[in-house]
Amino acid sequence: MVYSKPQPNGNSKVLVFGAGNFGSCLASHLGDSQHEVYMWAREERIVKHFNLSHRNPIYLQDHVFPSTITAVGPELPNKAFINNTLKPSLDVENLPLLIFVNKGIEVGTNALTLEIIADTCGPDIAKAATFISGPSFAKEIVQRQPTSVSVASLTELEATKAAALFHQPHFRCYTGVDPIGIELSGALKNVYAIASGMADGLGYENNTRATGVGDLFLTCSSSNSRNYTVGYRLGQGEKLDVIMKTLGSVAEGVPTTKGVKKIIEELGISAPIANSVSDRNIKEAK
Ligand SMILES: NC(=O)C1=CN([C@@H]2O[C@H](COP(=O)(O)OP(=O)(O)OC[C@H]3O[C@@H](n4cnc5c(N)ncnc54)[C@H](O)[C@@H]3O)[C@@H](O)[C@H]2O)C=CC1
Ligand SMILES: O=C(CO)COP(=O)(O)O
Repeated sequence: MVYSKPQPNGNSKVLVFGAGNFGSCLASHLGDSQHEVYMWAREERIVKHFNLSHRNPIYLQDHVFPSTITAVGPELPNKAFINNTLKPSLDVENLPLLIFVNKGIEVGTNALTLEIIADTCGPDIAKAATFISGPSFAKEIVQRQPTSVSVASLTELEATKAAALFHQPHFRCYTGVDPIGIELSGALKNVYAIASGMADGLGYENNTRATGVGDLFLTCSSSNSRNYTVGYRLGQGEKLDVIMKTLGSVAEGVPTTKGVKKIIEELGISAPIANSVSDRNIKEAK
């Protein structure tokens, strides 16, 4: 397997709150891009161990983190640290980015993070808050496996700034202006993940697992899918015409890529994944 080389993107100073799986994963991702990263951990032994070995003793234990990351804590960063080390911009037009990656709904109030921010910090801060949501497993991001995430804020400007900070060839950021939608989807999918695990645990198969999230999940995640199988075999280096001859069945996605290409061009929309599948298939058919 070929893993993408990170492209240096440096110069930003980033403070990551949390050194669990995802906090340390994002610190690693940003450190990979040569940003100056500080990762706050609430446990002293993580801070000490990390700064000595560049490993997290509890999470992502096999991973060696970039040397551009310094662990801080367990006390919360104070004003002096923020003013002297992070030196945030005081220019109102260029405030520091505030990015949230947690998924969930506050127990008792049912509030989403954006609503909690608006209540506690006011509407201007809420307007600047940006939300990043997967599909993105921490342990695959640190291996630089191709990943795409949604990056949403109330304004395209904030979402684009956050996307530029995180973007890498192997980490594609899709921006949007529906943070509530992104937050709700991220929170609710976890409930369906539990249902899906239960279905598997009970011994049911793909149809049952995909109930509730539908065909996209079913065909994108199972080797029982003929379209997935075509893609998998292409990824393994087989030729498209050989695959089509030996598949023993139709894979509608192959001809559909041509139609999709036309729709993308007619509507003038950005659909880079569908576009590249289409370009690859057309190239092979020549
Ligand atoms: N693990 C993953 O692949 C992904 C996780 N997420 C989201 O990121 C969030 C964090 O997930 P993980 O890092 O995976 O969880 P985790 O369980 O690995 O880490 C959570 C961290 O938060 C700390 N923590 C817990 N309670 C705290 C408190 N009251 N105050 C301060 N720190 C506290 C823990 O000590 C730990 O370091 C979740 O909302 C999750 O849904 C999102 C995308 C991917
Ligand atoms: O949200 C995630 C990936 O996008 C991680 O899911 P889990 O919290 O179920 O591991």
